[in-house]
Amino acid sequence: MITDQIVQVVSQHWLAIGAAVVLAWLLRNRYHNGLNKYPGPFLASLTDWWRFFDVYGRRPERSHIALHKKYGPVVRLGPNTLSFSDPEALKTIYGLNKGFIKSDFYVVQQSVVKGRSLPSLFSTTDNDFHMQFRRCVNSAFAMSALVQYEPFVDNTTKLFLKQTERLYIDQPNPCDFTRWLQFYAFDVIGEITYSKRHGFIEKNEDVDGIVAYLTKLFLYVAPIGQIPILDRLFLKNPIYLKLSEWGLLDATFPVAKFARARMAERLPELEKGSPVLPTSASPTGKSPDLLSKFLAAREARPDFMTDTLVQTMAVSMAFAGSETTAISLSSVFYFLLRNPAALARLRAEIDDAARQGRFSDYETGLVTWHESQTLPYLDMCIKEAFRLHPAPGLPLERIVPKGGLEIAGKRIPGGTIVGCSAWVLHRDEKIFGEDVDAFRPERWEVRSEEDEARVKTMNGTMLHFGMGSRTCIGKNISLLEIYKLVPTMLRRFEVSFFFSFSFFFFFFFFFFFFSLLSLLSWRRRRRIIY
Ligand code: HEM
Repeated sequence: MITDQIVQVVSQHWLAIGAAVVLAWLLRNRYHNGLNKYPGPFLASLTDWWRFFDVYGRRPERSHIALHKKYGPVVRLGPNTLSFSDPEALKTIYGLNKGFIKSDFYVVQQSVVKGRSLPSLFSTTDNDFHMQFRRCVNSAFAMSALVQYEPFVDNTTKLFLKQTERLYIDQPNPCDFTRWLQFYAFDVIGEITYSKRHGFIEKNEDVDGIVAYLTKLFLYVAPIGQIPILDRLFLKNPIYLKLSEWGLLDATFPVAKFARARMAERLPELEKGSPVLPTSASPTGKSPDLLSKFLAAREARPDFMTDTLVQTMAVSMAFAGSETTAISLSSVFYFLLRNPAALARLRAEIDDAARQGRFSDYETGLVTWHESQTLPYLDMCIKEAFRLHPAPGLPLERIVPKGGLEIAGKRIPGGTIVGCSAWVLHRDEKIFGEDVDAFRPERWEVRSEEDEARVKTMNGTMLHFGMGSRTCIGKNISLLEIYKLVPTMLRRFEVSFFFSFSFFFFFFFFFFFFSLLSLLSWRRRRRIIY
C-alpha cells in the first residue's frame, strides 16, 4: 500500500523531511514576490521573528534609523514588509484614495466583546467602514470645536497646578513628572469626553489600575503585532473567545467600564427628551462634551452609529489620546531641561508677554489657547520636540492594494506591507539640516521666503500625527493641551532635574515611547504677576 510506504519513509526520515520543509518555507519567504531585491538584515528576509525580537528588545526606532543609514531608502524588515525613508513615499502610502489598508498589526489592538473583535476608528482595517465612522464623528474634532473644549482643559489644568503646588513644591520628594503628566492627560480626556474626570490628579494614584493595564497591553501588542497570528494563540484564542461569547469572561478594560457608566447616566436623560447637545444657552449652561457629540451622531445616523460604536469611540479617546499626549508633553520638558539656552529663550518670551499684559489670567498663570498662539518660540520648541521624539515608534503599516503600485519610484507588488517611521523621516538631513540629532527650535524660524519654503517642506514631512485619511483625529485636542500647559507651568514654576545627573530614560512600548525615570523638582516662581 502506498500510504504504508509514505508513513514508513516519513517515520524513518522525519528529521530530514522536517528540515526540507523548513528550508523550503525559508526560501519561499526570502524570494517572496521578488522582494529579495530590497536590502535589509538577512534574517529579516527569512522570517518575521526578526522584527518580533527587534520590537521585543524595546528600541526598534534605533534599528530602523541605523538600517536606513546602512541600506538606503527602502529596507526589508520582514519577508513581506518594507520600510521607506524617502518622503516621496508618504504621498503614495498615506495619500487619499490610494486604496492602501491598515495591516493586521492594528487588528491585534482590537478589543474582544462577546467573543468578537471590536474594530475602533483607529484599529479598523475596513476603509469603507472607516470612512462612514469618521464622517459621523469628524465635526466633534474640528478646530472650530476647540473653543468648546477649552473650559474642560482649564478645569483640569487648575486642579493640576493646585496639586503640583501641594504635592511637589518645596518637597523633599521628587516628582515623577511623566507619570504626573499621564494622570493629567487621562483626566483632561475624561473631562472633555464625559465632563467628568477619572480622578487621577485628585487621588494622585493610578485609578482602577488604568495606567498599569495600558502599559501591559501596549507591551503585548507591539511585538505580537509583528506576527499578528500569534494573537490567535494568546488574547484572541478560540477558548477565550468562546468564554467571552458565553459571558463567562469579562475582560472589559477599566476605561470601558467608566465609559459604560457615563453612557448609562446619559441615555435616560436622552430618553426624557433632554437635548443631546447642551449649549451655553441650555439650562445646564455646560459646553457640549465629546460624548454628547457622539450621541448626536447616533441620533443623526442611527442605521450606522450604534450604541456600541458610541462607546467604542468614547473608549478610544482614552486609549489614543492620553499616553500620546503625556509622552509628547514629557518630551517638550525633557528637551527644554536638556537645552538651557532654549529654556531661557522661551521663558524670556513668556515673561515679556506677561509684562506687556498679553495674558488674561495673572492669578493662576493659566494661558489661553489664543494667547499661546502669540508665542512663536513656544511653537518652535513644541515642533522640535515632536520632531525629535514622535510618539509613534514603529512604521505606520499599510498593505499595498491588489495589482501593486509604484512607491517612491519602486514598483511594489500588491499585498506587501509597507510603512514609514516618523523616527526615520524626522531625521532626514536633506529636509531638516545636518544637525538632525540636535534640539534646535530655531530651525523652525521663518525670517525669509527661503525659510518659508524650507519650513513648509519640514512640516510636510512630519509624521507624528500620521497622515492622510487615517491621520490623528484628536490632533487639535492634544495641541490645545500642550500649547496651554507648557507656558502655564513655566509661568508658575521653576523646574529642574531632581538629580544633577538625572535623565529621562526612554522606554519603548507599543508604538509609543515613554520615560521611566523623569524625576524633577518644582519650585514656585518668585512671582507670576508682572
Ligand atoms: C500628541 C498626541 C497624539 C499623537 C502623537 C497621536 C498620534 C496619532 C497617530 C500617529 C495616529 C495615526 C496612526 C496610524 O496611521 O496608524 C493617530 C490616530 C488617531 N488618534 Fe491620535 N495622537 C495624539 C492624540 C490624540 C488624542 C488627544 C485623541 C483623542 C482625543 C486621539 C485619537 C486618535 C484616533 C481616534 C485615531 C484614529 C484616527 C483614524 O484612523 O481615523 N489622538 N494618532
